[in-house]
Amino acid sequence: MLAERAPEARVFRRTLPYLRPHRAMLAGALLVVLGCAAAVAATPPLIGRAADAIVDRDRGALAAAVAALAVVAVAQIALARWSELLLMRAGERVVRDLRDRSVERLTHAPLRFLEAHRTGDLLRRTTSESAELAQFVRRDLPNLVVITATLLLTTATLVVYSWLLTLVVAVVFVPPALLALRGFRRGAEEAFGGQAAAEATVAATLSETLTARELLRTGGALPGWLARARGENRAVVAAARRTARVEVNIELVSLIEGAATAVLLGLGAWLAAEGRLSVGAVVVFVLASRALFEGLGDGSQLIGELQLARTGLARLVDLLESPGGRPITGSSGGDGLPARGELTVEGAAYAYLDGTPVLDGVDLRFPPGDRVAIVGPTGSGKTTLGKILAGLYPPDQGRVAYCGTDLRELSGTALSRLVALVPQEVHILTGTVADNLALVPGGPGRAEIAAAVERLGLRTWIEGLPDGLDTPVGMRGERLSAGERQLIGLARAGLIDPAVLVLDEATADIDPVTAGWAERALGELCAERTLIVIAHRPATVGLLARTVRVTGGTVAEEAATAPTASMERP
Ligand SMILES: Nc1ncnc2c1ncn2[C@@H]1O[C@H](COP(=O)(O)OP(=O)(O)OP(=O)(O)O)[C@@H](O)[C@H]1O
Repeated sequence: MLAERAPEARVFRRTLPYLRPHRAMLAGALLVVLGCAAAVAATPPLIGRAADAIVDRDRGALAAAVAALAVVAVAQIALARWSELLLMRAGERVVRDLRDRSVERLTHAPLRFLEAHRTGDLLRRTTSESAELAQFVRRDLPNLVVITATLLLTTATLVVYSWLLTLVVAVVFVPPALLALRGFRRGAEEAFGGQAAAEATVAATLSETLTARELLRTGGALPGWLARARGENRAVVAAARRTARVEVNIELVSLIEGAATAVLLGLGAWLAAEGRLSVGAVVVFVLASRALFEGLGDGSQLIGELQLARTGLARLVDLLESPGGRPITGSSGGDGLPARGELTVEGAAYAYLDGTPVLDGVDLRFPPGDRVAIVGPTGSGKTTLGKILAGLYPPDQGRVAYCGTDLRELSGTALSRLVALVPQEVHILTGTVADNLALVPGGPGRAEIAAAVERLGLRTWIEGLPDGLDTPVGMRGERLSAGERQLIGLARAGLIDPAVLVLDEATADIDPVTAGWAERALGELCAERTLIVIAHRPATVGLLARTVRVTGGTVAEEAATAPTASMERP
């Protein structure tokens, strides 16, 4: 389970493996950044030389200094632009890579893992947090190089021009500036981390508001939900205020910088008057010391930005490294497995939460062509059993096997060809009926879809739709009734032609006409195939050959029921 605030220990080191594939490009870009920092550091000594040339009325030296300044300025602009381009490209590549990895992680993650997290939280980790890493590459990493290089080069410049003034800066001004920065850093960790977590909570709630809109409007839960959302929103504002308060500390550094400039100017003027320092050296000193304080100020800003990046990166790396993100499917293509065969469950146990098993010690056999109803009270674990049978939930103990092969060994495609699940809530994507029917392995064409519809006796239903197979289903299928969604699920199963079909019957009321179509399609589908129906309607139970009852996490066979003609094999 991923924590809202991911562990941040050694997060930058944990990020390095994701940057490694792009190290050549990053190293090149950072080298250019270093050149740019050197050009910046060379500016004060050149201005100082120009100042001395003016004082000495040396035109030649002035012209040389001005020409050198122009060259340095042009080089600085060119290098800055070049490094920007390189870093942008490197950042985009890193993000592309990470998005690919995140999508792969999420699509392979066990359902238990996905269900345990709020959609908004996972979305934020894969989008905003990936962008955070791009920012880190594009902005924070070069800033780190520039600031470190500037601090080193300007300190060297200061020592070379006047060790006495350097001592004053180092003893009188640097310690209070460092103290202010330390205060900022301490507050920043809490404030920036808290702000990122509060924003993630709001994003997760917004996303849930959209998915739960019907419940919120009809279920009377809206006032409570709005109060909760307002509370979370207030928490974001409070967190942002805390961040702003912490940032005020940076102003302290600016204050110290101003005082240092004034003192250095006075002291420098006195030393120059005494003839112990040239005017140029004083100019260099004032400019370099300003650069030093600016470097310290930028450094403190950077600490805040790195903190934000650290929080985001920790959440992203947490997702990429999570054990819950390990793929559930194997690699076997199922070659050699017969198209029809026996499905067995051996000692299967499953728990959503540690220590509270929903199913325990389940043993079942489904010979080829079996037709079984699974019944039991609400919440007894029927749907869970259906997902275990279809290989969607690998059992915590025991196994589910097709002709002796554990479903975990099969690749996703091989598994879905052998065992298909039509869930209670058939998942529909925005698009047309045909688009949704094509969402099966192999991506069937129009002719195959039409043939399957015909075979399952669904042609009349399709022809009754405004545009037949091209009828738009609305956002996530909102224009379809619960029964029609199950018809789409059944038609998808017909296109897959699986050995075992697990149908989790819709609990919502289905009108008699749609129920008739569903029953007919099911009758066609169960030919030679194993059919396991999680039956919510007594009428369905009567149509199947045997009944398995789920109670208290265990299963038991019930007395045989005589199947009616409509579900008999043709
Ligand atoms: N994603 C989940 N996370 C935690 N617990 C879950 C989850 N899904 C189901 N459960 C719990 O597992 C138990 C079995 O649920 P399941 O949906 O399998 O029952 P069911 O027999 O199919 O119920 P129904 O007849 O209402 O569809 C229930 O107590 C339910 O609360």
